[in-house]
Amino acid sequence: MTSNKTKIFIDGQHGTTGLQILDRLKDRADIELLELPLADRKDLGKRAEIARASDITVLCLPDAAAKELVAAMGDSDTVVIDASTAHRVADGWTYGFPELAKDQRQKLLASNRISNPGCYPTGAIALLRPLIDAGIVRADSTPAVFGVSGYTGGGKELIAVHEQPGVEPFGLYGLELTHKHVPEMKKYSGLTHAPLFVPSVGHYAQGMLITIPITRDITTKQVTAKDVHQVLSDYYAGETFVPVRPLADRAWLERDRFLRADRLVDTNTMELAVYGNDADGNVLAVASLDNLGKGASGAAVQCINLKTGVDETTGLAVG
Ligand SMILES: NC(=O)C1=CN([C@@H]2O[C@H](COP(=O)(O)OP(=O)(O)OC[C@H]3O[C@@H](n4cnc5c(N)ncnc54)[C@H](OP(=O)(O)O)[C@@H]3O)[C@@H](O)[C@H]2O)C=CC1
Ligand SMILES: CC(=O)N[C@@H](CCC(=O)OP(=O)(O)O)C(=O)O
Repeated sequence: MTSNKTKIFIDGQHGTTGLQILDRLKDRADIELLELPLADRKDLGKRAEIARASDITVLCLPDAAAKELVAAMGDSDTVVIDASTAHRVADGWTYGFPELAKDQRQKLLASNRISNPGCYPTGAIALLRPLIDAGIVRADSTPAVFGVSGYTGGGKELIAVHEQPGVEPFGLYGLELTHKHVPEMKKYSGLTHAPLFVPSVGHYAQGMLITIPITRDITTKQVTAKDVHQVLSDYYAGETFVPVRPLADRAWLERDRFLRADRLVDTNTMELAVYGNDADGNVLAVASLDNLGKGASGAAVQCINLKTGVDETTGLAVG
């Protein structure tokens, strides 16, 4: 008897992102997980064979390993969801961010090559795209994007570093201003010029914040925090995973002052918020998410749900 379960292969299932996807899928009655013996996990021929036999293959691999697997799969009609950076701005791939635009879900439904956003771009694009589409931020401006991530964002290698004593409590990196996330931030925000992006890592495991100043040097006209908040609220109205906090919200601040970077850990939710000082004409837009949730594994499961026709938010059968 053939099963009508969706066959899913997670290539890299023992890594940080892969394990979390596995965890989210392992008890699902509608899914059959295909696995390779541990010893074969880097055997390209066997990986390609099981990937071709699957309905959906999720790549949780370094870029080079993702590219080699995709090449080895040829024109297989298996749906590939790539969590790596390898195909995010590549032709023939659809960006796995259902909330990106009104027609994005249709595009994803029609595509069998899906490239999921990087964790920092998920926040940056979510903030910039609506403001550029609304004509508030100039498409030819250079927004400054600052991000802080927990160390799981750097996968097994960075986790091992942070498990040693003496590691820096907080560090800026990407100071060459050529971080691998810049091309996708530019493309999907609708910018004609690369944004200035500075990431950082804190000595905590999971969760991230992305902040973008919406200052007069990047806007088309004088705007208030209320204007920015309205655009974001309208854009994401009805989107379960992208709630917009009330304008200048203080309710989510720790001790009425501190926005924790780890508040959405283990969820697929990304919260957006807007603060401002109207007297000076300065506005700050903020995104809060889990780098391993909406920034990686949660986003992959959301795309799996979309492709398999179950409820995107619960993974349960619709109707
Ligand atoms: N961590 C995060 O927050 C995010 C990660 N991503 C992306 O997801 C991908 C996976 O990242 P992450 O899970 O953090 O990384 P990890 O280093 O934790 O895991 C990578 C996995 O890939 C396996 N692997 C490495 N080379 C090969 C190969 N040639 N063939 C098969 N398997 C291989 C590793 O196996 P082994 O350990 O045995 O070598 C490991 O299980 C990366 O592209 C990353 O950039 C995307 C968004 C966020
Ligand atoms: C904290 C940390 O090191 N983060 C990673 C990005 C994590 C991520 O989103 O990776 P991909 O774009 O490869 O999918 C980095 O900056 O390289």
